[in-house]
Amino acid sequence: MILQCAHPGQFHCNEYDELRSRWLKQTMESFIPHPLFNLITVSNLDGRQVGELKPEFYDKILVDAPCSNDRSWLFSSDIQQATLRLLQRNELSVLQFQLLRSAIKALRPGGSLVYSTCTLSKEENSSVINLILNSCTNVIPVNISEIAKAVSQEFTFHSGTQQHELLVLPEKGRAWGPMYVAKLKKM
Ligand SMILES: C[S@@+](CC[C@H](N)C(=O)[O-])C[C@H]1O[C@@H](n2cnc3c(N)ncnc32)[C@H](O)[C@@H]1O
Repeated sequence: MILQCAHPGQFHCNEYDELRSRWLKQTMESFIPHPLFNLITVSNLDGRQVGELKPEFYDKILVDAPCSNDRSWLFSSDIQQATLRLLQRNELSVLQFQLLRSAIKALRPGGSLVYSTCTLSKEENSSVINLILNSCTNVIPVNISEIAKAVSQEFTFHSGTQQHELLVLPEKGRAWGPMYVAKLKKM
């Protein structure tokens, strides 16, 4: 989860897993010039608590959600791993919904939220976003279809998505996809 706040300028990255959180901090330190580093905080909270801890605090939030990560097994023949991933889908969509609810709570009115996954699963992508749009009256979809036009040479997009979402399809031999992105705004 990346949370950004304009006033006071602050960039907050959250990763629940302690080891991954440490890696994240090291990566940030190696890429970001030292004088800017004091604007950045890295935490390892359960993202579902962020809304309660920092209500209406951030201007922009990216929820790069835990998901069934299709790429790891899509091009492999590991049937066991694929079966396990499929079984996890129900549980993951509940967690994804809870992370999004928390992120919406942490957003200032007028703030924007991007949700991303690396799965093709409709249950973890559009269905989670539709559930949010149907249950949070203070959230509206943002049209991002122009982005797809601008990068149509580089990526292959699924044609069946709505204007507030994009789904990059994976291609053998290429390093990207699947990647799902949806953008919402808090009123
Ligand atoms: C798709 S990965 C994000 C990877 C990250 N953008 C990066 O480049 O390292 C999803 C991450 O969510 C973390 N996660 C799982 N459950 C979480 C929770 N309840 N709160 C916060 N993060 C969680 C996982 O440990 C995993 O690293």
